[in-house]
Amino acid sequence: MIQASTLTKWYGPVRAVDELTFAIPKGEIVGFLGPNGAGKSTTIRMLTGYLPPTAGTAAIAGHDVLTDAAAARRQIGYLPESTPLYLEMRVDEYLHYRGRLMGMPRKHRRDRVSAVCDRCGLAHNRRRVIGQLSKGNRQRVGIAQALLHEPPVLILDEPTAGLDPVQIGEVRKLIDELRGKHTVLLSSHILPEVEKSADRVIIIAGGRIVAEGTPDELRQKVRRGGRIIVEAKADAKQLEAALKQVQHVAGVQVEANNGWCRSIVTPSGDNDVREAIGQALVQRGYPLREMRHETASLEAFFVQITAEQESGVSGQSSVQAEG
Ligand SMILES: Nc1ncnc2c1ncn2[C@@H]1O[C@H](COP(=O)(O)OP(=O)(O)OP(=O)(O)O)[C@@H](O)[C@H]1O
Repeated sequence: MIQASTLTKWYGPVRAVDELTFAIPKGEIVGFLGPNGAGKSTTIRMLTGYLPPTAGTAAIAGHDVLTDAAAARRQIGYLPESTPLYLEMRVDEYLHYRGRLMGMPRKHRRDRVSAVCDRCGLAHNRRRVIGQLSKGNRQRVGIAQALLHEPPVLILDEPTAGLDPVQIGEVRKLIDELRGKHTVLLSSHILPEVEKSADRVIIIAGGRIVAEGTPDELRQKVRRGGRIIVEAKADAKQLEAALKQVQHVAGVQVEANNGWCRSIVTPSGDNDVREAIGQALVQRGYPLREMRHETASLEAFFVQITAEQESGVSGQSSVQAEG
């Protein structure tokens, strides 16, 4: 339903989006995540036809966003990062105005304005002036205008930015209700906000995809990494040497405390080194008090991979979750 192929955007010397390729099938809700400046808004503006790509192509429901722009746009409901609402207008006036701009006939427009007000929890506020609404309700108006022409694709740029936790929960609930009826691309720089709603997450940093998968796949990826905490009774130096000899151990830190040593072991890649550590300790006769696998949260994983990408440590494919 949404297809991007080697989509690239340069702003003068700045490469904001770098050969982005992804496909979002019909009915899927996809979280588009990345830190500030990652290239999310630029990508979204190219997908919605507001910004021409420097290279690459994008298509919505098979319509190229450049060569078949009008047809592509008809398929999309778009909530920009800052919705250009007319603050002096009443909610229903504004929605009628948007419907007129889209060429909707009056009767159909009336039905659709009522339907989106109901859908977005605005029925009791539809005669209120937009400028007097809370930020959360203004965001509902933005989503209502995006839904007005019943587009199969919804593109929401940071829909929860600037909202309080209660309002974030309400917007999330609204997005959940769109499940199955629309294909949704939802951008955010905060992982927990999209983790619950999204069927799949695409994480970008520096204009490139650095990880992609369902939230569960990404969580599994995190579980396979992590560190092993080992507490054993041994001489610190000897223990460190023994642990370093274990296959697939990339790093060891040992701290001695009252005859016991607490070690933090970092495995290389996805390797599970616990069994080999156990054997190494038994062979040397070191009493073991504790061994546990400490995993990072998905949030920490997100922070780590986006930071790595920005400092040029990680390659693009190294953190792709298996599909
Ligand atoms: N009009 C512009 N001219 C020059 N550089 C730009 C322009 N718009 C964005 N950029 C740069 O392109 C990069 C990507 O910006 P973009 O706004 O797409 O990121 P983002 O992920 O949406 O970030 P944010 O969450 O802060 O909006 C950044 O380095 C930004 O400074």
